[in-house]
Amino acid sequence: MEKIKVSAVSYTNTKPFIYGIQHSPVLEQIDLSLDIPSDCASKLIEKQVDIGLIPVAAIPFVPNAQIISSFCIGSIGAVDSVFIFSDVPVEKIKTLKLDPQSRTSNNLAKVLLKNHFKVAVDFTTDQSATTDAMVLIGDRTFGRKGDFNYAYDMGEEWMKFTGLPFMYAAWVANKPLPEAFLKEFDAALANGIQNIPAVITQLPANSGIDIANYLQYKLNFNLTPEKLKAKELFLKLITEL
Ligand SMILES: C=C(O[C@@H]1C=C(C(=O)O)C=C[C@H]1O)C(=O)O
Repeated sequence: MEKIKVSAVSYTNTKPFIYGIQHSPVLEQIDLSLDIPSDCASKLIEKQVDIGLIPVAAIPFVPNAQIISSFCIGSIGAVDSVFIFSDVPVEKIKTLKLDPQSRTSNNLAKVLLKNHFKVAVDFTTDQSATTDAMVLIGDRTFGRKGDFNYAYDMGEEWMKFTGLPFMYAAWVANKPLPEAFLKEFDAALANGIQNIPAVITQLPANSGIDIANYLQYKLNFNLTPEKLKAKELFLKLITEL
């Protein structure tokens, strides 16, 4: 049987899922690649893969998108790896550099700056530009908070704005897949989430962040009705930008 191609995020936040997949017979049925989130999205959109752990902001661009798992990358309040880092207080931000690896958090920054902080900001993707502030996500944020005058955790700010948790990335397929496979795949992910303490022991200590606290208490992997509600609201607010 031809293998099912899967693109998952290459950051620490996805290690529990990778652990689950690697400890499951489902591993034999898939061809797994680890990519930055923006590439997970483009691979799924361009049909280079069948399943992607993709930024929720990219879901509307995937033909026949179907969320296929009861797990996601989410947080209930502060996440500790999705930031607006700024030299000035948020109300003084005039220019902001987006993160080329992100799709969700770039849009989340735009949504929060407009609707929550109520500031008009010019955005750039030019990484050599000098700006007041920047979006940064994933492992590259570890240990960076102290490098900036202000660090706004976007999971925390979204919670203040909406009272909701947030879903950054979801497991999405671009075509119908066998029920039995999907069941086994979700069981593998569940097993990874249940074994986060074992995942932690396999990871190198990172001086910039408490990895155990990050994986166990900051990230929240359950795709709950509240997170789906947040996704719907977020996607609607993006269309109004
Ligand atoms: C919590 C995170 O969630 C992520 C943020 C994403 C985005 O902004 O597009 C996509 C996938 C996730 O890795 C993170 O990367 O720190």
